[in-house]
Amino acid sequence: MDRQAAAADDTASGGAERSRVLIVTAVAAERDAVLRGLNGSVRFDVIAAGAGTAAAAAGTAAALAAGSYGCVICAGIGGGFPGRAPVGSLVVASEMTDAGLGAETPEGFRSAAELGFGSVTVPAEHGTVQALAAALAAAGLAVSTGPVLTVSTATGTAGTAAALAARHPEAAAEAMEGHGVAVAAQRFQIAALELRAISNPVGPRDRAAWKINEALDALTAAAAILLEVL
Ligand SMILES: O=C(O)c1cccc(C(=O)CC[C@H]2O[C@@H](n3cnc4c(=O)[nH]cnc43)[C@H](O)[C@@H]2O)c1
Repeated sequence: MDRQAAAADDTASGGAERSRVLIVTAVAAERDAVLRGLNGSVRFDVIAAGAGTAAAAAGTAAALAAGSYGCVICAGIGGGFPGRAPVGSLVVASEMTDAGLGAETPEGFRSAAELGFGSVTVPAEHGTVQALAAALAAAGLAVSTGPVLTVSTATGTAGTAAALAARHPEAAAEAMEGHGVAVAAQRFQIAALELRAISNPVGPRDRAAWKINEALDALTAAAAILLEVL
């Protein structure tokens, strides 16, 4: 079934055969980019819950309490780690990790997990991550998989970028909501994914150089593929 047919099928059937999907973005521009790609499919609900992990978790939990969903996706733009996720490409998270939850010690940062007061990572279901990444690649989109870090402060210096990369050598991207969405989904025993379209490199801040429109276009293209995979 091609993409338009898949959307039409969902629209006509009310999505009765397959479970509903909740997509959570931070801001309205991201929500609208996703909606453009979904082409009117009624099987997907897309909300802009606000920036940051608290808003994302609260918005996700409220939506999951009000509706019935089989899967939750945190989607939006993000920063890509150089050499792993170039600007304009997509990242499907293998895990959603809170990179800031922990404590500074004389020996350096220690995560909450290392300190024994909680997990900082929610893994994504491996088969779904691989299937989505393969479908995105088959559609001609540049895509990588790897941990996506949830941060409260967007990285703005080479030093912070290097420190994060040293602590998370596999990390592909950073953003501000994924771990919050994933923790809320976990509470409801629902699978979570994170999909990021890269607008900027993780590194010295140069906001004027962020390719937001390119990233939003990539997000739209990726949303069209979600129709086929989920
Ligand atoms: O100004 C705009 O037109 C505009 C359009 C869409 C999105 C934005 C945002 O600023 C979204 C904020 C959202 O983006 C994520 N993000 C993007 N890059 C990074 C980064 O390098 N480090 C951390 N987060 C990043 C993040 O999830 C924010 O919530 C603006």
